[in-house]
Amino acid sequence: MTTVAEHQAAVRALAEAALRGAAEDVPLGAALGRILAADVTSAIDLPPFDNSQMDGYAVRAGDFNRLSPDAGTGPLRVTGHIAAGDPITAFAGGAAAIMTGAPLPPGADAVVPVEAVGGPGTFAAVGESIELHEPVAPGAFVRARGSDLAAGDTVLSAGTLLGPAQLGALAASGLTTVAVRRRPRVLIVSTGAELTAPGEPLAPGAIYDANAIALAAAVTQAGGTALATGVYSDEPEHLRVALDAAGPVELVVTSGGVSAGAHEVVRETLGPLGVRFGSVALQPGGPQGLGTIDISGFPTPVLCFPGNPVSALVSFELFLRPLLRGSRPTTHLPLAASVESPIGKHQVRRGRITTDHTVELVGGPSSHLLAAYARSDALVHLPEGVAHVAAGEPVEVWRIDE
Ligand SMILES: Nc1nc2c(c(=O)[nH]1)N[C@H]1C(S)=C(S)[C@@H](COP(=O)(O)OP(=O)(O)OC[C@H]3O[C@@H](n4cnc5c(N)ncnc54)[C@H](O)[C@@H]3O)O[C@H]1N2
Ligand code: MOO
Repeated sequence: MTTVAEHQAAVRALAEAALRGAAEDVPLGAALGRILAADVTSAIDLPPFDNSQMDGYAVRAGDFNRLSPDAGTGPLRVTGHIAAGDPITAFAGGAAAIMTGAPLPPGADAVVPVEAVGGPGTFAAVGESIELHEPVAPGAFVRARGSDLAAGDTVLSAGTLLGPAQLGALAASGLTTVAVRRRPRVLIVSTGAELTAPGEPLAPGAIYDANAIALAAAVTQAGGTALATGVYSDEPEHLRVALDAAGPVELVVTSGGVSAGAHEVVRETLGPLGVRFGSVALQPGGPQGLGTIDISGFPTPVLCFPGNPVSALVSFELFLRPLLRGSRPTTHLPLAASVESPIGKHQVRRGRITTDHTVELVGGPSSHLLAAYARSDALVHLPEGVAHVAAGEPVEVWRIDE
């Protein structure tokens, strides 16, 4: 029996290169959720020029500080009015009314918020005077050129997942397109003679196929392109035909047909092609297969997950998602109630994070409890070697509610 870590390493060695994918340029508006293919540097400083952080007056700090604190600045003549978007113009001395985001005139070195002089929105006209009574520090309320990012600096590194802030930072650097990794195409094949497509009448002894949609959704959420198909049969010939009909993909994931029964269609079809089947010390998700098969003339990695729906999804979380999207957010939380776990296996339980920051288990350990999984927002890890965890003891928790 292999350990979870060993199987994770084997899956990585098998599929990582195929899943990484070539780069493609996409418009920023289409890049949400994509993974950056290369480091991006900014061609410009951010901000591109010194500018005001407040609506107020641009001044020279020294004009105040030269005088005694009691005297303040004395009257400062208002010499300009600068709005955001105005061109950069030299400071003419005194005080220049300046708006948030407007360029600081070279020669001024601080901004006094308008509230310190009059009311909000009440500005003295050019030619009038204002008086300041509090000292002004050089640099006060000035956003210095390049203080967020200098030209030539890396905005984001290759491998970054592009979310709202990342896309905003790229746009602020003036980019319109970005090089992202191609979405890997993943063919999902659920197998089993008992399966029926949702929407069809359910014959006695049959069940609806939950894994095709669940695994396809998991792949999509993790940034891949899922192509799902059902081979609702235990005949190797039917699976072979389905695989032969598939177009090129970066990975095949099967569910079902891998354990010790008399009709294990995946094992019987792919075993002779060199796919290895074995047991991982994981529950649920024990029976696993992996190898390389020919799809549309290309050697293509294949992962064979067990058919129980919770086993299939847990297999995805432990073995495939890390390659597509990286690790889930991980935390350690006290367990709400004590639990037993098989000492020789890494058990993954489904749980819910409570408002008092503990984690409570949802449903039992069995791998058919998909509805309980659906009410969960966390996976709870009880590693190999652990037989009992007392209430209040911390456990590793992955958040799955993204
Ligand atoms: N004698 C043994 N029996 C079993 C063992 C074992 O070691 N010795 N392992 C058990 C474990 S653990 C698992 S997990 C399952 C794995 O079985 P398979 O991968 O061969 O999967 P199936 O037999 O095809 O299905 C298992 C279970 O899941 C249901 N299923 C399958 N596909 C779907 C689907 N797409 N949607 C919803 N439900 C699905 C299927 O009807 C079965 O109930 O083997 C145990 N047995
Ligand atoms: O290893 Mo199986 O996945 O528990 O039911």
